Amino acid sequence: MLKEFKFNLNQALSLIKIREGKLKMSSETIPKLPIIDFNNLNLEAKSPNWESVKSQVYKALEEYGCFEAILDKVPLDLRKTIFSSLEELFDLPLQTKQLNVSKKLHHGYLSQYPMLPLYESIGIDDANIFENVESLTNILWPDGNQSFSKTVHTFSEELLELDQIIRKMILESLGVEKYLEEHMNSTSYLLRFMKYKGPQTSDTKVGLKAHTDKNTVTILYQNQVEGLEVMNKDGKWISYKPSLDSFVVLVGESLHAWSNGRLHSPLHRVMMSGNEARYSIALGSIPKEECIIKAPDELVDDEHPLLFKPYVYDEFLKYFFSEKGQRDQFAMRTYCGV
Ligand SMILES: O=C(O)CCC(=O)C(=O)O
Ligand SMILES: [Fe+2]
Repeated sequence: MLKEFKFNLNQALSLIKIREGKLKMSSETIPKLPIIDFNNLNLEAKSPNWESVKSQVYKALEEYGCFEAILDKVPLDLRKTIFSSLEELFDLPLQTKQLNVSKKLHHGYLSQYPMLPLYESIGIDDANIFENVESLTNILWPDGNQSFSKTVHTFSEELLELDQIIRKMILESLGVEKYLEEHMNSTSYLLRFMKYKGPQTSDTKVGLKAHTDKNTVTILYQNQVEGLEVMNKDGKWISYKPSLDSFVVLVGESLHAWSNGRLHSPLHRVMMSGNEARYSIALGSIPKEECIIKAPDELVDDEHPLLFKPYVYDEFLKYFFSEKGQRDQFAMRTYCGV
């Protein structure tokens, strides 16, 4: 009896060891995005931990072009209600959603792409300006929808503050903070809502194909349905595990060019499986149409020769969305590479 017990105990212990080993091995081998704690930081008063967060941000963006920002400053009820607003929005009839048109390429309502059957998206230019949100709301809900406008506007303001903190940290890290005002004034903001239908199968299907963002910085927030993947410099896809406290920050190619290649702009994609829909929100800082993207002279030297000729953002986008540009994996290098 005693012998049997001993045997079972030993067996159990070795099983636990194997389990632990596996867990350890898996957490060591599965690459993760860097995680940076942004709590207690604000733009106005420099917080004591500003320098430490700044250096984490710079390192992460150099190496991954991406990180997970932990931020509980955005009120929890807002972080939850934003998803009810998204569901309400995407539940509108197709014809209503199609009323959201934009003069700008890919800023309006997008859906029914044959190659991306799970994807649909709606954009609002400068959603930090309340009137912009309100005018879209009034188009979609002619009887008004105050709670939608308020939620979306407040949420955009929170994301915008995070964008500005991150860009200030980047310019300080690069030693070019004298350009901060000019740099901030050179961009506007686009808020986009995305819905990816669950493909109703356990097989993995493409929600959004691999791409780099063309804008300056993108901040993403999403519901609990996984799907976002970011490629690291070793060519491995890193899956992002969503949480209510976490926001994903990505460097776009404009910032890659402006930093003369110091910051990486990563490939990312959305892969879907199962039945549940994934809702996500993206705030992108975007170079204004006429803006010329040119790396500051301070960032060009013998060790860092100029990588891209100065270019007009909108002209590059025209090339990128052309038939040739869409087939060109290195569109920016083709368009303005030195
Ligand atoms: O839905 C997401 O999380 C990613 C969206 C994205 O990468 C994009 O819109 O550029
Ligand atoms: Fe993207």
